[in-house]
Amino acid sequence: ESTGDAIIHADDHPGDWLIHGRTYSEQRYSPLMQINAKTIGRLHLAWHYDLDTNRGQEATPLIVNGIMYTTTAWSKVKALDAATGRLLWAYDPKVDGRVGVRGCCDIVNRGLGYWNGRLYLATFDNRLIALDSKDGKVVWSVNTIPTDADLGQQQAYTITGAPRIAKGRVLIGNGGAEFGARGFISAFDAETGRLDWRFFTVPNPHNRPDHAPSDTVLMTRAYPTWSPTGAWVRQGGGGTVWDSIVYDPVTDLVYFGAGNGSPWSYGIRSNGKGDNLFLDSIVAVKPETGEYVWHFQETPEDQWDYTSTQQIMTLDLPLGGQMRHVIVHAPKNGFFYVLDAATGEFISGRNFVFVNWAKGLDPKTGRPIFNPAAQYSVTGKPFYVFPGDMGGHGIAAMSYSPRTGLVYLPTQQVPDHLKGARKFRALPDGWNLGLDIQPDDRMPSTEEQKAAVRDLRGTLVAWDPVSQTARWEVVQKGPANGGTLATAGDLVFQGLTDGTFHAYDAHDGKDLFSFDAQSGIIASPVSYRIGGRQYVAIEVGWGGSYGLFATGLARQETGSVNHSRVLAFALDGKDHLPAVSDAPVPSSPPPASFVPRQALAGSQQYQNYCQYCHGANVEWNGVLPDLRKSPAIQDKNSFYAIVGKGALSSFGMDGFEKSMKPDEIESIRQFIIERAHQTLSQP
Ligand SMILES: O=C(O)c1cc(C(=O)O)c2c(n1)C(=O)C(=O)c1cc(C(=O)O)[nH]c1-2
Ligand SMILES: [Ca+2]
Repeated sequence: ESTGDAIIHADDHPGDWLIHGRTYSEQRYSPLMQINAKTIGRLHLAWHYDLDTNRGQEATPLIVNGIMYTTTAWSKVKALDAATGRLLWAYDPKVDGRVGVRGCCDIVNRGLGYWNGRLYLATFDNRLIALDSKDGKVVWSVNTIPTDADLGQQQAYTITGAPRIAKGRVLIGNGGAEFGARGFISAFDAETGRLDWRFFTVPNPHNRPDHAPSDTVLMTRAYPTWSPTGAWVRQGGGGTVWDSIVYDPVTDLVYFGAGNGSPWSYGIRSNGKGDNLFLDSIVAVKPETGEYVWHFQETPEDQWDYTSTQQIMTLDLPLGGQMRHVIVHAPKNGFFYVLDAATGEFISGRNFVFVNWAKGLDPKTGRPIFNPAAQYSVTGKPFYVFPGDMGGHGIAAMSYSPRTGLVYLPTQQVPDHLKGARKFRALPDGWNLGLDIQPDDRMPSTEEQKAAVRDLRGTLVAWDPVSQTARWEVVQKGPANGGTLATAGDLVFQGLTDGTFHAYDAHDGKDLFSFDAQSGIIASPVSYRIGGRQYVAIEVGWGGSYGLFATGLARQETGSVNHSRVLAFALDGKDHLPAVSDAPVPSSPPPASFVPRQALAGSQQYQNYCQYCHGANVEWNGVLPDLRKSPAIQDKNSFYAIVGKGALSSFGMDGFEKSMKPDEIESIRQFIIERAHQTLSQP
């Protein structure tokens, strides 16, 4: 049986997990039921495997014939005996550490594709690699970024997503819209690695053909929705396809989610004009050719990083007295959408978290009814927006149980203070959002920041997609929790940022099982069976966008240090984790003094170049080294060797000499010393 048929008939192979969302529908429902509410008392750790990268771990493992194939941070592959956790082989694509600084949200990888004996890996440095699943030997490798296409001047492409494979084609997109990128999705022949087609999500800046199947629709329908003189022409416009791609065997269409605008500021990107297609849209194309079929734009005029890249799921739902084949989607913008899968027709939409950027959706078209005050990049006035850029729902997978008819949705509330910049100057190596970034070396305990921390929230919601209401909700300690798995044992499994792994009753959310995983979890679990025994497995490892950025007050709510592992649970499991001590490493005190004026200037450089990996306000994020305690801040030249010249580039820290002058780099050192003085003596 070919892999494509096996995926379509996944319920005939309940022991396997052959594709990212288990089936092409991406419902993440396992028909296994040995682990259930009655047996859960016997659920224990069966094995653990220590990973060699203590960074954010986001992969969904695949299980094929008793072997677990998974990826880790830095796009590394591990093949494990899925019954014991024994390593069978490993593959390291040796991603150049210098590209670490080109990702917005950690050097994560969400997993592999499997097809007829081969594995498909997309790497952080944009390669698509076919591996022999027997031994991890490379079969072919291609660069997914076209060298001859018109992609804008600010290109910072990376890949974090898992390839999906349908009809012999490997589908993959990429990230980069926070820096500057023009989005697209490519289809490669699984056998040979030859490009089949490429669909761009944003018009060509000169409205010229790209010789791609997207040409006609972009030139006739999308281009008129952009201002021809906006900054998008140089910045690529965004619309990156950095996560969800789904093939639907029922409609024979490929759906993919396009991301946010680049730069974020709609005022700067498109002079505040037009809907900016296909930003924040689901687009449907033909699998063989990439020919456009339909699109549905969830967030026109995007200026909030409201990507529509979140998991696309297909379902059959009883609606208005008939069964309809639909897409359900919970993108960052906070609305739960039900769309007709064949046509993209809007069926219903309802907010699943508190939102204030829109007053609701037009009941006929699904178009948002904007709150004019939320259009900060047009009004020139700051706005405190819900959801923030993390979204009401982010990277964490949702799941659906046909037994309960509920979608198990990890939601969050992480509001954003947004203020548009008046002038825009693109930084070659920095974030390019078009936001107003002022020097600011205040303590992180300003009232504004405290209020934002009070507003942090994370919940697991059981959402009824027919009535568009929450059936039950579990309030968790904070945002950025992991994805969910629903099982026929009527359990919902989920790992949390507080480092615990849970099984909830699918009917009422009762917490039936909790395990101390020793590190925050942001990945999504899977279930499989070997020799009559059901396992539930999860990758553990704190990181990702919230994991790196959230520090200080926000981190106290959640977060933990990173001990990266794969964990597998089964009834009567006999393994246990070694005790860990997170006692702080003794460190030398920071230099005795700093120059306040320089430190203030450095705060701005820090916001431009450093905060999204090293954390807000230089407080420790638990993943990367604590800069306040770094020996490198003792000495100007040592600091310059790292931050200017890239002495630590093999760890993912490139040098910024091209982007910053020596005195700007020194100002960052002064700022870090100031922050060390302000914060390290605190409890
Ligand atoms: O616009 C983009 O190109 C892009 C890419 C990625 C990515 O590739 O991980 C993320 C985002 N945006 C993003 O907005 C976001 O919130 C996010 C979270 C994460 C993560 O892995 O934790 N990645 C990304
Ligand atoms: Ca983004």
